[in-house]
Amino acid sequence: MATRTTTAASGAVLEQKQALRSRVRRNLKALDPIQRKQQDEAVQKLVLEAPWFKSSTSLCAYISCEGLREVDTSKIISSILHKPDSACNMQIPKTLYVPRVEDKESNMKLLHITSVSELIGNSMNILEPTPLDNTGHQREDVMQADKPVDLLLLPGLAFDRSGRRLGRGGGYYDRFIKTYLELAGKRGWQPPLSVALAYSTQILDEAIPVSALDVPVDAIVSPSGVISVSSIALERM
Ligand SMILES: Nc1nc2c(c(=O)[nH]1)N(C=O)[C@@H](CNc1ccc(C(=O)N[C@@H](CCC(=O)O)C(=O)O)cc1)CN2
Ligand SMILES: Nc1ncnc2c1ncn2[C@@H]1O[C@H](COP(=O)(O)OP(=O)(O)OP(=O)(O)O)[C@@H](O)[C@H]1O
Repeated sequence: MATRTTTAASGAVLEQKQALRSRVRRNLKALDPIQRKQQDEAVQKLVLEAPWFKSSTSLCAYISCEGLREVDTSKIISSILHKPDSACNMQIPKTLYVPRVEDKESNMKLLHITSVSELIGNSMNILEPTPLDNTGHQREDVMQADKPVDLLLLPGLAFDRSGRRLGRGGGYYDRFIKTYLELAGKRGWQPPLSVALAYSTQILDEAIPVSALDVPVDAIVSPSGVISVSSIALERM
């Protein structure tokens, strides 16, 4: 009986998520391109000027996809990959890992890159790192890194003000974050700060339907500012 109740509840959540995804996708498609560009600039400026971004040394970030109407990350990515030089870029050197979908079982790796030239388009038109670097070596997987990631910059379709996140339905990020948090726990590392980037229309007043497997974010950056949700966010932001 308990199992049947749970299954029915998950079915309802699934349906609610699909309906919400359709609505948000429609709203994103309807966004005026000029306003969208302004929002891209505003969100990236907030991130680039934030102390928690400036002080980060190891990050996972997504490579934004125009077709999916994701908040642009190109300026953030360029800033991370720009070689520090005493004259104009005083930033702390940062190690960057970006997503690569490995299989249809929703497994995603976050692989180390040092330049955007190491990315190629996949079947979904998302830029991803090649598995081998230009010297023929396997790229470092963040799960093998000997140093903790301090910041995750996440995509998503919709968010609420309690940090609930609706993704595109693959479960890629939920699985990755769960596994990474387990690894960090085993190694005695602080968990990374997870920050989602969103257009204003992606922040909903209503609660996002979630299941037990959905991992909430610590904070959301939208053009209106930073919404800090978790105790980790309140401590570190
Ligand atoms: N830039 C970026 N990279 C990413 C993700 C992401 O959300 N954004 N992912 C995060 O998981 C993984 C890829 N997962 C994806 C899942 C769905 C779709 C997609 O095209 N979905 C369509 C609908 C497809 C359908 O249901 O028919 C869409 O959302 O419009 C793309 C990527 C890894 N890399
Ligand atoms: N940690 C996990 N282990 C196993 N299955 C999972 C896990 N997290 C999510 N899933 C499954 O993946 C599927 C998609 O989940 P969901 O709809 O929450 O994805 P999403 O949050 O929209 O996607 P993403 O995390 O890629 O942004 C569901 O069937 C869900 O049960």
